[in-house]
Amino acid sequence: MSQQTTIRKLAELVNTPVEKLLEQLAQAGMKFSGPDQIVTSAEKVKLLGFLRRSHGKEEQPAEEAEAAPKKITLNRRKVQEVTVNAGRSKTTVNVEVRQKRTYVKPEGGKTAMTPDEERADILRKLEESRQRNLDEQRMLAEKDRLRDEEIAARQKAAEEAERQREDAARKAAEDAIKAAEAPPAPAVRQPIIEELAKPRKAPAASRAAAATPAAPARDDRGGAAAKPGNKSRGSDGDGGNRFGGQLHLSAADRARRGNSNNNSRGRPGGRAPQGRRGNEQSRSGAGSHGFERPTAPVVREVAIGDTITVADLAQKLALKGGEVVKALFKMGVMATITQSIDHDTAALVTEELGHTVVRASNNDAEDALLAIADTNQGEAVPRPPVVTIMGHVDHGKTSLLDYIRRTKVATGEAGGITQHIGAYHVTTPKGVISFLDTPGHAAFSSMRARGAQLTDVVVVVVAADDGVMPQTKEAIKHARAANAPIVVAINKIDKSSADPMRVKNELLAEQVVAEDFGGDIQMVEISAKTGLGIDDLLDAISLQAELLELKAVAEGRASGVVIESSLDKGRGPVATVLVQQGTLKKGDYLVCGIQYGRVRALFDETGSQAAEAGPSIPVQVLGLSGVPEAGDDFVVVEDERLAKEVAQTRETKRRESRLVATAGSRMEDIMAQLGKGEGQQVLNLLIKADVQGSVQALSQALVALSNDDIRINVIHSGVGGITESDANSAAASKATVIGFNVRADASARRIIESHGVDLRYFSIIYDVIDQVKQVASGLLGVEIREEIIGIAEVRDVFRSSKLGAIAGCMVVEGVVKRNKPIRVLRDSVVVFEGELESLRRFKENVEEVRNGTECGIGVKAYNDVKPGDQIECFERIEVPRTL
Ligand SMILES: Nc1nc2c(ncn2[C@@H]2O[C@H](COP(=O)(O)OP(=O)(O)OP(=O)(O)O)[C@@H](O)[C@H]2O)c(=O)[nH]1
Repeated sequence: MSQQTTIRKLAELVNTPVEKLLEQLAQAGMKFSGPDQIVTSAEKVKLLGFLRRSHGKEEQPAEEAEAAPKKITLNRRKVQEVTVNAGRSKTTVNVEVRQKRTYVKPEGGKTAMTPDEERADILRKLEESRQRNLDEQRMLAEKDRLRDEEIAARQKAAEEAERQREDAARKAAEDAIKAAEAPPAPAVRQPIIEELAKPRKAPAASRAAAATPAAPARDDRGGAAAKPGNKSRGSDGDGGNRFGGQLHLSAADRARRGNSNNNSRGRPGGRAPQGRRGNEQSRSGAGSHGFERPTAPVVREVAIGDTITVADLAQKLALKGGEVVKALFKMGVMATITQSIDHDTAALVTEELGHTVVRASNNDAEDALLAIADTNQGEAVPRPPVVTIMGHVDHGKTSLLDYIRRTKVATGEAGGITQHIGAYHVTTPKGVISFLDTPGHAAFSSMRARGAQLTDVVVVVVAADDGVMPQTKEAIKHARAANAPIVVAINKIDKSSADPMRVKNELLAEQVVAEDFGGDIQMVEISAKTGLGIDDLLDAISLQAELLELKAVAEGRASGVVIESSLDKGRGPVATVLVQQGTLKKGDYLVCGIQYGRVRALFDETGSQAAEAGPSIPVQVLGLSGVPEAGDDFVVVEDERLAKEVAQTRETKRRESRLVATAGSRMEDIMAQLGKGEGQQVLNLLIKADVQGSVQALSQALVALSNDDIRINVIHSGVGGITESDANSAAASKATVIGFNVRADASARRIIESHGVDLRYFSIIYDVIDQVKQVASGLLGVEIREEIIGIAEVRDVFRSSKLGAIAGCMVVEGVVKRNKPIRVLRDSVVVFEGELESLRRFKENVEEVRNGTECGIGVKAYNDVKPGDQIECFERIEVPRTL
């Protein structure tokens, strides 16, 4: 205080008006003429003494006053932003922190306050504190008043907006009805503009009234009618209050959600979302923070088909899987999230959870597909015929197809190398003909499975030197069943022993009457070896096709059938499809059986890329999600989403129907049915064996086992490995496949697995008979089953004078064990059964070799192992029969 200062500065310093300070100075006996006059330290001390006196304190001497403890009181006000985390969202509030701190600096020999002074000091402090409290309360009361005013104003505005919206909606509806009679366009627009504009104006007025700028605009779109008493909203300055209210609100909502079944959707009648983001909330179901959830339960209408997985149901209900599992559990249903539940259970749990159910057709996606197909209808134009060649073994089917392909298929830029793609088309002077180069049975059995027509004309090949044989008859039967006209190719007429007349006569017995016998069946004498008569055969086919007047829509989206499919290491899933309608193009989205995808590339039979393929044209398709099955249909759809949806629905249905289909077809199931008085059971068998003798012996012996309870029916039997067509037939007729010294090839295994066909391998006739007999007599016992534990492929054969033939092998499946019995398979047929002499890896004898590993195998007492053979290692296990 030793510095000199002006009265004005001093007034500023002590926070007193200049006039008042001048007055106080005058009262203290110091005369000053204006605020800019200098005040000395002594004068300041004098003024202090006066002021003390006037406040009831004794004046202290100037020196004492100068030496009095210095006291500094600091008031600090700090406004902070605090982020509050609650529920799923967070918000930021302003918090004001007030701090007051008093520093007292004692000096040297400080004189202690007298008790009176202390009391006075305390009283003064109390008075100050009371005053402060009063001020604060007044301020808070003022804030509350402002907030209440604002809430009331906003509430009024919201109600007004709501009324206007309803009016507008009503008016719009009325106008729409009017518009249906006479179309006045702007009548509908007007209310919408009003609706958008008015709610904003109303809060603006209330904003002026309520001093706190609490952003009324943010509430106008929430469109909520706030209830009085919900004072949780309001200015941001009172964050704590607001949160408290919102938490309470949210808890109440939760309780309400749990207890009641308020069906109001969209706009609840009661408390509505009042948050800052009311608008977003209503769309997304979750606002910016947890307090702003929709205050009324959202009732969803879910479409449920015959079955649905718990996970899918949860997704439809927008719930967590666990919640649905829990609800099911409460109902006494134990289900995991991946498990399928039936419609009734799903409907019950859905209603339990407060939602409604509608019955969905499982064919929704298919219906969408059909709708697309319907729109596909354009003008039908003539299309090439699709021909299948069938006939008895060795009568020359392959030779005929080869000859046609070799000589007639246009060679492309790929250097004339024709590819085997299961089908091809040839151009003759009389038009294009498409040949299905698949085993005839496959074409028919997959067709039967789908109930669709694939082949237009069947060419039955009969060797002129051999005549009508069993498979000739079968081919005729297939053609008749499919309602496909027959053209007979009497082959091998180049042979001296050829007797075409005999063939025609024998065919007469099958009611296949040649034209020259007064019938309507074209018969052409050919030689697949020399090419004689082949052109005549093609002409005959073209003529037959003309009679059929085959037509298809060439424009628009393609649809057709899969003829062959495989998984190519480099190219992924490859499907050969036959287009039946429309035109298949590169880039098309298609659904193909249970697979879907976008056509990445198309290849024709010459191996060259094709831009498109029209009706009756076979083409290879790349770009599918997986390998479809032969016989699957394909349809081009608009987008990938629909393709995926249909494919997935089909997969689910196929899986379910497979479970249903396999039930009742297995031996065990039949045994289960036996003795239950449910009539005679039928056990369908498909028998394949290595030699004709075994086929006949097995068929006769097994059929003879039929009794009153069970009828054993051999649906098909034959020599050779189990093929895709066998597997298809077995799947179609729910037959058990018996492989006697033969094995299923890879494509057959795929079908067997996917259709759940019961396949059993045997090598002893007695075992087969015994097993079927046990089934037939309803006996339970121990079943000896052979389990193949490993397969090794022979890559090379080394001969050593000491060890004999050593097969250099690669184990391609499972594990090959040295002490287990083995069989040597050639072209899926067992050629030897015995045991291993040696099993080596790098000259070391080992006990077992696993999948993917090379090894050397010496077969005991068998030196005829050849590259390409398979060595199958198996074990016999006893399985107790179970019902
Ligand atoms: N001389 C003569 N031999 C033929 C003719 N066509 C086929 N062959 C022979 O008959 C045998 C069987 O012919 P494939 O074409 O394999 O008969 P396939 O009907 O396809 O027989 P699978 O495939 O076993 O059902 C082969 O040795 C052919 O060379 C022909 O027109 N003349």
